[in-house]
Amino acid sequence: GAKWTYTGPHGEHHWSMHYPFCGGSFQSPIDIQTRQLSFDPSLRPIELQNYNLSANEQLTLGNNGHSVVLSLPRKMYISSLPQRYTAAQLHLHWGSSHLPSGSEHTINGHQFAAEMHLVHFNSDRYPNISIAADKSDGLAVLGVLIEIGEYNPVVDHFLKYINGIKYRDQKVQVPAFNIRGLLPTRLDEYYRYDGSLTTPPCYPSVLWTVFKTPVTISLKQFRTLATAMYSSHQQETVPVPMNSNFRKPHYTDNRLVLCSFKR
Ligand SMILES: NS(=O)(=O)c1c(F)c(F)c(S(=O)(=O)CCO)c(N[C@H]2CCc3ccccc32)c1F
Ligand SMILES: [Zn+2]
Repeated sequence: GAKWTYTGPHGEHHWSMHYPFCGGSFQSPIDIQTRQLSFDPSLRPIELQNYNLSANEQLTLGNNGHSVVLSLPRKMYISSLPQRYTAAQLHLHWGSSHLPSGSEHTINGHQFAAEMHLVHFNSDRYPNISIAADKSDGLAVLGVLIEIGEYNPVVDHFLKYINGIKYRDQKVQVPAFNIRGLLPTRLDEYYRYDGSLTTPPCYPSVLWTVFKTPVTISLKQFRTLATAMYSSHQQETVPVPMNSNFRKPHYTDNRLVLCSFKR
């Protein structure tokens, strides 16, 4: 599809020119206003199957020009939703090294340092993520807010290889690890709403789950994430640093934002 960026003439205000859904409804991310949440007692704890991968397996870590992407094996899935949502990939959104605020979802207007997304597709109904991507019940994304604090040894399982994927379309194989360790302890406390992909083509096909509790990475880890990669290919004369790869929050309009917890 047409090239898109986060700034400049191909930035988010122009996405809808080539990707009409980006100008449509049910867009993500949103600002989660905690005073307007609706507690929904039917929202069960998120249950994950086969997230504890062994180091004998290998995953592909890549730079797709928009983010760092870790491929996930199809044996991983969410089992607590009405249909099985099978894992496809995880990626991150972040700020810049001098501006450590780059999450996509914000809470009461507060933007976190970064955000991790674990993308899953409805494998009960669709054969793969590309077919599922534009279906209203096609995708489920788990969002993890990230703030600067304690060093995160689990994030380093892929972050330590980031210098092998500095440029667009570079990929490396990395030993697998327990992906559950990337998530917060409490999988029973989360926000839930119907939204979209936060990048073109912005399909309104995502059941969003954003966990209430952020995880931490150290400032050193954040700076590595925010300074290691380029959106441009290695052979391009003008290198384009990859940072601030987050979309701004969109209006919730009359969408309900649910929460699985009372206080
Ligand atoms: N923030 S987000 O979770 O909405 C989200 C992204 F932010 C993002 F960058 C990507 S991408 O594939 O890396 C690049 C453009 O789709 C995807 N990719 C997903 C969506 C559709 C699709 C199809 C095949 C493989 C991956 C994806 C994504 F779901
Ligand atoms: Zn994302």
